[in-house]
Amino acid sequence: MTERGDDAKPGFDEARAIVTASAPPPVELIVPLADALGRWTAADLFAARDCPGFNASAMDGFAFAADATAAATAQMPVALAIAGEYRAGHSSTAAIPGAAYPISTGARMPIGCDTVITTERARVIEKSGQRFLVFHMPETIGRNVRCQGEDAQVGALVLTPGQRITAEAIGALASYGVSDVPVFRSPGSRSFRPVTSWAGHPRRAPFPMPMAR
Ligand SMILES: Nc1nc2c(c(=O)[nH]1)N[C@H]1C(S)=C(S)[C@@H](COP(=O)(O)OP(=O)(O)OC[C@H]3O[C@@H](n4cnc5c(N)ncnc54)[C@H](O)[C@@H]3O)O[C@H]1N2
Ligand code: MOO
Repeated sequence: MTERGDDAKPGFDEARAIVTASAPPPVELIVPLADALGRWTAADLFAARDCPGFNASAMDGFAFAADATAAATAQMPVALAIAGEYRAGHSSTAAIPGAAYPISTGARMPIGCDTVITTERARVIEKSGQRFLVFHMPETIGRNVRCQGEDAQVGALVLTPGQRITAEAIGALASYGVSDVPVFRSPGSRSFRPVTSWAGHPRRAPFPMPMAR
C-alpha cells in the first residue's frame, strides 16, 4: 500500500497494526443457518447427512434395472411390464424383477432399479390392458439417477475455519443437513478500544464499523 507521506499520520501498515493490536480476539458463536449469511466460519463444518439422502430419479420417466434390457435389439426388442408408480415423497419398495415403474423427478428409486428413461424417450405399448416399456437397444446403467451421497457423504468436510458463508454455501449446508453454524462474531465499534497515540492526537478507529451481532 502507498504511504501517505504525512508525518502526522501513520502509513497503512502501521495503522493496520494499531487497529489489530486494539482488537480483542475473535469471539465464537453458534448461529442458526438462516442467520449465517455473510459471516465467517469459526470451525470445520461437516455434512450431517448424505446428499442426496437416497437414490433418486433425476427425470420424469420410468425406472427399471438396466440388466433387463441387455439383450434388446431392433429385431428382438425387450418389453418390460409397467407396474406401480413412484412419486416424490413415496417410500421405496422392492421392484418386481423385469418391471418398469413410472417415476417423477426427485422420487426415490424402487429397490432393484438402477436406471431411468425419460418420458420423452420412452416407447410405451399396450396389450390386453397391460402397458409395456419397449427397448430396441440396451440402456446405459445408471442413466438419470442421482445416487445417495454423490454430492456429499455424511461426515464429509464441507467448510474450513475462516471461510465466508455465501448464499451458495447456505444452500449447500442446508442440503447437507447442517442447521447450526459456528461463526466468529462480527466486529463492532464497541469491540475496539480508542486509539490514544495517533501521532499524539487522541483518535478512535478512523472508519465506521457495524455493531457486533
Ligand atoms: N422427462 C423429463 N424430466 C425432467 C426434465 C426433462 O426435460 N424431462 N428436466 C429435468 C430438470 S432440468 C429439472 S430442473 C427438473 C424440474 O423438476 P422440479 O420438480 O424440480 O420442478 P417443477 O416441475 O417446475 O416443480 C417445481 C414446483 O415448485 C413450485 N414452486 C416454485 N417456487 C416455489 C416456492 N418458492 N415455494 C414453493 N413452491 C414453489 C412450482 O410451482 C412447482 O410446482 O425436472 C427434471 N426432469
Ligand atoms: O432446469 Mo434443471 O437444468 O436441473 O435446473
